[in-house]
Amino acid sequence: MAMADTPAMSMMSTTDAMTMQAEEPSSMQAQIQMSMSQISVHEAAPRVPSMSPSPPPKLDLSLYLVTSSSLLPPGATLESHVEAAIKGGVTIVQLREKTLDTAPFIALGKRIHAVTQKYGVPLLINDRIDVAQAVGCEGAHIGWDDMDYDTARSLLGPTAIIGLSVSNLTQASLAASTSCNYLGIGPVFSTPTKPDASAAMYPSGVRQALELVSSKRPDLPSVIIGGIDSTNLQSVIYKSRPVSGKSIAGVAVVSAIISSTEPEIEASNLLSLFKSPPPWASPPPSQTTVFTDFYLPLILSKVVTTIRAIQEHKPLVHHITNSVVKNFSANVTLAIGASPIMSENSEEVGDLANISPHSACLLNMGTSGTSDRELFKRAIRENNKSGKAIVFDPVGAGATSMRRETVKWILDEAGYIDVIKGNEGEIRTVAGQGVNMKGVDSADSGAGGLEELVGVVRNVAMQERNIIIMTGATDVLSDGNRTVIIRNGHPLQSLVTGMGCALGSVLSAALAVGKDDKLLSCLAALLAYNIAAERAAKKEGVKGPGGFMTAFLDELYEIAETSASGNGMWTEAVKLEFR
Ligand SMILES: Nc1ncnc2c1ncn2[C@@H]1O[C@H](COP(=O)(O)OP(=O)(O)OP(=O)(O)O)[C@@H](O)[C@H]1O
Ligand SMILES: Cc1ncsc1CCO
Repeated sequence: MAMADTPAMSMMSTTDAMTMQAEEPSSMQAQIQMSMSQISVHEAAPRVPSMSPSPPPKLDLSLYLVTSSSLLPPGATLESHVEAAIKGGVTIVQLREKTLDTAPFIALGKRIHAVTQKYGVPLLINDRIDVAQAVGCEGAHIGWDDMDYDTARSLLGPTAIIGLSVSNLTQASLAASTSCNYLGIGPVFSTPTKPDASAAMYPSGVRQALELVSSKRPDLPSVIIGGIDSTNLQSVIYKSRPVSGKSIAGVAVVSAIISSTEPEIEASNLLSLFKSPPPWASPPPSQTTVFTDFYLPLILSKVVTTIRAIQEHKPLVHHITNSVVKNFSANVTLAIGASPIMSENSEEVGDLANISPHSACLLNMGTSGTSDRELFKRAIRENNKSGKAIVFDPVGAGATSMRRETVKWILDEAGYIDVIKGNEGEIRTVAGQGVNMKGVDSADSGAGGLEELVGVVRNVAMQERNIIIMTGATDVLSDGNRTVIIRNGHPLQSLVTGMGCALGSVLSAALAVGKDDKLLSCLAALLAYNIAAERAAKKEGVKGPGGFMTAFLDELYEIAETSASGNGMWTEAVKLEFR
């Protein structure tokens, strides 16, 4: 739809402003289709100023620009930057100028308002209600050190847009009890543009705030702010989605647009990332995604198909793994029919993520330190961008504070992880439980019983919006909705170092060829791996871990080979329970 339909926006009438309500992108899309005479402020198409007056737009928070003149690139003016950003897709602007005196602030506000009005985009003033009144713009955004909401509302009147900052759950609760128009939740990450900001909330904190707000004021839209850019936008949105209630209505950015030398392109890119599903999101569930005993034959047939697909596509598994297990992991990868590459070279992670349509990346923190964080982050971001699965093995997570902090950093800040696999001590640490692991071996042994383990695994999967696998004598696999208990495997597995690490290689290979149902791909990998172990332990001549290790490689290879020819007899050994 041509943006020429966008109306000029002036100070709105009471009725106009009463119609302003933020909407979820999907319902807004539907509305756009309903009537060509209605206004679309959702399209990424270039904007042109409107010529004729028409009704005001709905409050669209999709891409919310917060200004900060000090961050402009040399030679740029705020007016030209804001205009370019609006052409690129910015849907609302907040003028935030902390150091300007009143008169120049009002003058700048009037100049920026002239720009925003041309495109029908609301302008809000940060903190200064007096400046908002003098400029005659559409509203203000206030924090907790500023004027209180009721006073701001009485000064600006019922038609103004007023947004409130929320940095913690107490503020979320208080803000949701006002009649404000939207919330700005953050900082999501700590950011140099606001050094005095509250502590970073991370996607998990945003999700809790959204859940609280949804329960108190389901109609109240929220934007997130703080350290959001094109490399993390989709993972933050995905991971902060509440289990029940409304997702965020928009993303607020400062430096990503203001510091850019190409604000129009940057805004357009950010808006299209906001509107598109992330490359790692699973497609809508199909019938086989229902996991019950009734579907067992269908599930097992899919398991065999997945192992067969590994043979067919020979996916690349990029390992960033520990020095103890590299050789064994490479051999396990070959035995299942995939192709391993071991590389910790940061410069090539992008190429490796894009080299083949069938690839995945395994991150194992067995012998890594904090200095490897940037490598991990780059690998996660590159694979996220190309929609390739990432398997994370938080080896020894509960053993030292360095490992605990690295796990927390990876989950909070690095990006989206498709699968986290670990033993009980490691997964309990991921769940935030204070586990003291002695080293890389699991600390607990089902002390709370199987159902308690199932609860831990399911809760972490729900929180992280991914797949969690807890290994041990019994394995638990869950995506938060579907949970599978796998009783296959052999005690000799715990006597071979890296048996858990190399399971990560097979999981990665399966995910590289089976993206449509990641839980099913993980199940295929776990079953092939543990049934191979059972068969190996029974082999003549296997007296202990040494013989077992070689026999295991042979059995894994045989399972892969027979599956490639369509023979799934090996799955008769499965010992599964569904929850
Ligand atoms: N006692 C057991 N009985 C059956 N299977 C087991 C047993 N112990 C481990 N396994 C299997 O071995 C594999 C590795 O699991 P484990 O929990 O030992 O990993 P880990 O502690 O991460 O190993 P590592 O750190 O040495 O790589 C899994 O497939 C699991 O099912
Ligand atoms: C023994 C060991 N130490 C660090 S990683 C590793 C391999 C098994 O996890």
